Amino acid sequence: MTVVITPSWSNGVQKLKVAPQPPAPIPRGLTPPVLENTVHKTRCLAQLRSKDQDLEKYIYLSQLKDADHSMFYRICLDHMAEITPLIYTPTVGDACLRYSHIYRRPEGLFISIQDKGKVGSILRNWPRINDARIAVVTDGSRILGLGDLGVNGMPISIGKLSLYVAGAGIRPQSTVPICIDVGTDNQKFLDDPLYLGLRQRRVPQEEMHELMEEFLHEMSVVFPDLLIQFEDFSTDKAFAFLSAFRDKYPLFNDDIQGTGAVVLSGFMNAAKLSSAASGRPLTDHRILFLGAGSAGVGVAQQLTSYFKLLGLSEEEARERIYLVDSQGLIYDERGPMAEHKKYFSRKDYTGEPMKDLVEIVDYVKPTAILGLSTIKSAFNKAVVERMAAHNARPIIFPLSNPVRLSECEFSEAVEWTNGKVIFASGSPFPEQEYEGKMLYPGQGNNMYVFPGIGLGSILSRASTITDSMIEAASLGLANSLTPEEHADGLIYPRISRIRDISGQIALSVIREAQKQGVDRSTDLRQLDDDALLEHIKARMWNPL
Ligand SMILES: O=C([O-])CC(=O)C(=O)O
Ligand SMILES: [Mg+2]
Repeated sequence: MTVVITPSWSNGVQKLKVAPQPPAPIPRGLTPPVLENTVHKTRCLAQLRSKDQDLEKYIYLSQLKDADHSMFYRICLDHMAEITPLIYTPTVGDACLRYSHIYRRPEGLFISIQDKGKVGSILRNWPRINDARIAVVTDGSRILGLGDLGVNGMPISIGKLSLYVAGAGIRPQSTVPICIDVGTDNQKFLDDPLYLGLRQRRVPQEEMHELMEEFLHEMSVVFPDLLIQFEDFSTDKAFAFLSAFRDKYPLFNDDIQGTGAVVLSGFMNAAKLSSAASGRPLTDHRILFLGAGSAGVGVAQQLTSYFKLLGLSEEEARERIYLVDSQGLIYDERGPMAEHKKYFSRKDYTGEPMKDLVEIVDYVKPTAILGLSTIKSAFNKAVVERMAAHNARPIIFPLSNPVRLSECEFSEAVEWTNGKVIFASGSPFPEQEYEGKMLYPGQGNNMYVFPGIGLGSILSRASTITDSMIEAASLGLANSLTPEEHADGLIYPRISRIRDISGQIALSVIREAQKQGVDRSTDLRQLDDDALLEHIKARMWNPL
């Protein structure tokens, strides 16, 4: 039997009910005589599929999660490939854009700049303090590729946490979605009478930093067992907050480290396929990045590990990476540049600024081109054809989200490379048939790793999240492909196996935490790998 009725409004007054609640027994007569779980699942799926618009499906699923979270997660787990794009990227992008219009009930914590000085008392209002293990925190300043969405960024925290539950078996009641409201510079929202956030421009970074210091300190007091995932902070804040706080609290930045780890993993598998076709040594790959924001530079940093793991020095690894921003190829002589771009700035190019991407591709002759630019169609026919001209199997990763900001579509990349492309995108694309063969796009989205990183960090009670733990997650993912997935030419495992994958990643993360001595659950050190994996799986929450 399933519990379906949990009204969140009573007597015209909104009852503060933050989903999920433990199901209350329903007195006889208040549900239909026959409400059997498997049949009800069919009913829910039919209701979902009857809706034309993805945003309507999002709203339906959000209501289902509130009314019957077990059924919601059952459907997620059994139909991962269908449901993920609805509760997460790309539909969650639309949900954020429309959040102030589709809002129905509170689902997380809102901390605003007006709470400065009393953040602890706000946190203590959370109804499940002792259960809290993982918080996803955004300030809405760079939601996906959609820019500053202010408090409308909340659905991104909610969506990521739904994947923690579905993908890694974190208990629903352990998750805490958080949105920090320090204003928004989005004029459209400031003018929108329905906008749910503070109606003011963003406060200066210094003031926000003070709020973050207080917030993180109070979080560690109120929720001593909590891991924090920073999400979709604008580039400057993403780097600044990560480096300011990562040694003090258990936290990581999903866009810098999570995306970096996933792309490193996909790149390792892609480079093998590409080198097998070209005969080029694995150490000879050259990677061109379009986009030098937090995600672009984060991924570039992570990809230096690819070369270092093959035995190259840091300098040799760095030389194999080229960054392009809105002004073209990044090189020292171009003039002043943001701090986070300097490490990859080229010293070996001294000519005129090089802006045209086709020209840059012909100059660099990259084996791989990665897009984190949010410039739709930046990898146009000319660019992709030049990649195909330089490579037997070009690696093309348009990683910007959501779909409509993608640098190129899978069908285009297949056509323009005559089916030779090795492809991964941030948002999902359908598979393509080419000359009688089915070709599968990879999805280089951090959703593959953050659930496992979180699970491993929570179970080992890691005091800090080290770079090597993130790298271990990446290697764990790269090595998780089955022989059948290899045979299909995949570079990422199928998302339907997310629980297995998260288990493997958690194992790698825990082992690395132990090596680094940052684990506080030291009893796990005694378990061999089989026993540890069993322990991890046994701790995963399952819907009915
Ligand atoms: O949310 C996603 O799909 C991936 C991500 O972190 C981003 O694009 O910021
Ligand atoms: Mg993100």
